[in-house]
This record gives sequence, structure tokens and C-alpha cells, in this order.
Amino acid sequence: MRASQQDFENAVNQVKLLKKDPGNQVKLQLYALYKQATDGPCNVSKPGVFDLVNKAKWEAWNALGSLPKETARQNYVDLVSSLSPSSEASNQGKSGADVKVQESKDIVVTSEDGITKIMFNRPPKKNAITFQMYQDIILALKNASTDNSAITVFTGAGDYYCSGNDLTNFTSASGGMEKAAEGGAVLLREFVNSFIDFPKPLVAVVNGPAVGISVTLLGLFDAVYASDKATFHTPFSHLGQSPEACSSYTFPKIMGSAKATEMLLFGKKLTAREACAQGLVTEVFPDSTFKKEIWTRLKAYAKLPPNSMRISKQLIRKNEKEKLHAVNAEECSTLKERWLSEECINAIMSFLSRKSKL
Ligand SMILES: CCCCCC/C=C/C(=O)SCCNC(=O)CCNC(=O)[C@H](O)C(C)(C)COP(=O)(O)OP(=O)(O)OC[C@H]1O[C@@H](n2cnc3c(N)ncnc32)[C@H](O)[C@@H]1OP(=O)(O)O
Repeated sequence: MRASQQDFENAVNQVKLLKKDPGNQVKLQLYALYKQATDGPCNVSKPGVFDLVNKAKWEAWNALGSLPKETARQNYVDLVSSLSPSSEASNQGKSGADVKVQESKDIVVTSEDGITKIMFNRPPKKNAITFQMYQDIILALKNASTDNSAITVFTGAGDYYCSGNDLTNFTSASGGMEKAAEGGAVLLREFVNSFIDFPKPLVAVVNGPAVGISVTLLGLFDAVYASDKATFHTPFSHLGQSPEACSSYTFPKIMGSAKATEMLLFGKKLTAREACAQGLVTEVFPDSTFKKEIWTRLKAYAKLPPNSMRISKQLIRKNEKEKLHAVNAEECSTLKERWLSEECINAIMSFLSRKSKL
């Protein structure tokens, strides 16, 4: 049932009665959802770099993009209800109950046992990523980088991990393909940057098939665990596109250029075991025990000293950062051109008219 205006007003009052400070990230999220629910999308100018508090508030609000007012109202009510004393008590009573910290329409973020979980949650569309979901993930990573969790995990709801970029992103955007390609390239660059710069251990729990950008991003993760039902597919040439998420650099480094070519140019789909043999996947588990085994293991990892893990990650990654940012910038400007090419437009139209599937 959708939250009514009265539910929303009750939630606004409930926030004032909270006994425990929910922390800055949650307060920012509450602010952003409140503004979106009452004023709609952010259209005020961005505060200056030195106005730190207002800049953070503006960024949280702006990250909600065109989220409808009703959805923002619902998310606000849900967030407040997850913070209220009664739900605090019930969460503490139930071992393993996730505490919801951000819920956008198709991305669910929960935090429990030292783990922040970011879940693609659009099973009817195989978790294809919309423009709004890119923005929600940027915000979720920003929040997760400073929350009190030790590690951050991505996974998918339903049978797919993720079917990659939503192929209607460009065709349904208002203002035409050119404007959408321009905006898409800016958004993609910021999205990938938030993975490159993420300071804590980043883990993928790949529960099923992964396609496109959900595969290429894995080169920026610190560990990738897969069910034996997962597959890894990057059909960029079939789509008239080119690689993104720094995979033109990370994949040859991880698996050698010959194997990277098979994936990124020829669109060879790998099984989980093949991806593990190529070094893209850390470990493969039988699907029947996958979830149980992996969450037990991750909960144990999340108890390790968080600062030590962060510092070790920084040592491993810091020499590559500048290079990765440069690769990301180049891939995005190449893709912007590709999206306007006849090859790409034909491939997308062909998928949408049901003439082709991967
Ligand atoms: C800021 C922009 C950044 C862009 C970055 C660049 C990123 C590039 C990529 O990610 S390229 C990869 C793009 N993905 C695809 O090409 C996958 C397309 N989908 C498929 O080929 C198939 O749907 C499938 C193999 C994933 C699953 O097949 P099947 O099991 O037979 O299911 P359906 O095809 O019936 O799918 C169910 C439902 O989901 C819709 N859907 C699936 N994937 C996408 C998608 N990527 N975009 C949009 N919609 C998708 C599909 O249309 C069906 O919808 P319907 O039930 O018909 O309404």
C-alpha cells in the first residue's frame, strides 16, 4: 500500500521524537527524500565547495533525480519506520534482520552485521539498470563509504544478478538520443568513478547471470563470489558498443589480452567456473548452498579490523587510481560516440522489437 500524505506527516513528526541520533548519512537521506516528496526534483543551484553542509544536502537531494514525489514520500515513510523505536527493537530481537538504510525503487540498501548490502531489485526486467538506478547506486556507495559497515556487497534479487544497462535508457529519454548520450556519458563516468574511489572492501555476490556493465564493473571489485548458475557476458560488439567500467584496462590485466579479447570483442559468454579460471571470479559455489555459505563467510570477514582492511585496500589500489580515472574518461567519450552510431541504434532497436536476444 502506498503511503498517504497523512502517513508522511506522521513520519515527519516521528523523526523529531527519535531517541537515538540516526547518524549523518541517514539524516542526509531523510532530508533528500523530504525535499523530493515536498518540492520535487532538485532544481536549485549547487552550493559552493566551501559550504560543506549545504553541498552535502544538495548532493543527496540531487542524486534522487526525477524520483516521483509519491515514491519519495513512500521511501521517507519506510526509512522513518525502520528507525522508529519499535522497529529498532524488533530488528535487534531477530538475528540477521537487515536494517534498511536506503530504498529507492529498484535498488535496496540494507546494513547489518558490519555489511552494507546494495541489491539490484528489478527482477521483472532481470535487474536491468535504469538511469535512476545508476544515481541511486552512486548515492549508496557514497553513504557506504562513511557508514559504520566494514565491507560493502552487491547482489541481485531474483534469478539474475543483472542484465546490464537498460536498453530503453536512450530510446525513452526526453530530448532525443544526442542529449541522452551526452548525459549518459557524464552519468557513467561519475558512476564508475564511485567504484574506482570506493575505500572499503567491495564484494560481488553474483547469484545468477550477469551481463554488460554488471560484468565489466567486477574488475573494480576486491572479491567476486559466484553461484555455479552465474554466467558472465559482455556482448558489446553485438550491441555496436565498446567496453566500459575500465574493463579495457582491467580485463587484459586480469586474464591476459587474448582471453579479454574473446570476452570484450567477440562477446564470448563465460560460465562461473571459466570466469574463475580467468581470475575474474574469486570462488564458485554450488547454487544450492551458495547463499548460506557466502553470507556466513562474509559475516566473518566483516568482523576483521575495518581500518586495517581499508588501509590494505588503499595500498593495493592506490598506484592504479590515476590510470583508472583516465581509462574511465576515455571509455565514456568513446561510448558517447558509439551510442549515436548506426550499429548501436540498430542493435538496440532490434532487441526492443524482439528481433534479437543475447
Ligand atoms: C549511464 C549509461 C551507462 C551505459 C553503460 C553501458 C553499458 C552497456 C551494457 O550493459 S551492454 C548490455 C546490455 N544488456 C543486454 O543487452 C541484455 C538484453 N537482454 C537480453 O538479451 C535478455 O533479456 C536476457 C538474456 C537478459 C534474458 O532473456 P530471458 O530470460 O529470455 O528474459 P526476457 O528477455 O524475456 O527478459 C525479461 C524482461 O526483462 C527485459 N530486459 C532484460 N534485459 C533488459 C535490458 N538490458 N534492458 C531493458 N530490458 C531488459 C526484457 O525486455 C523483458 O521485458 P518484458 O517482460 O518484455 O517487458
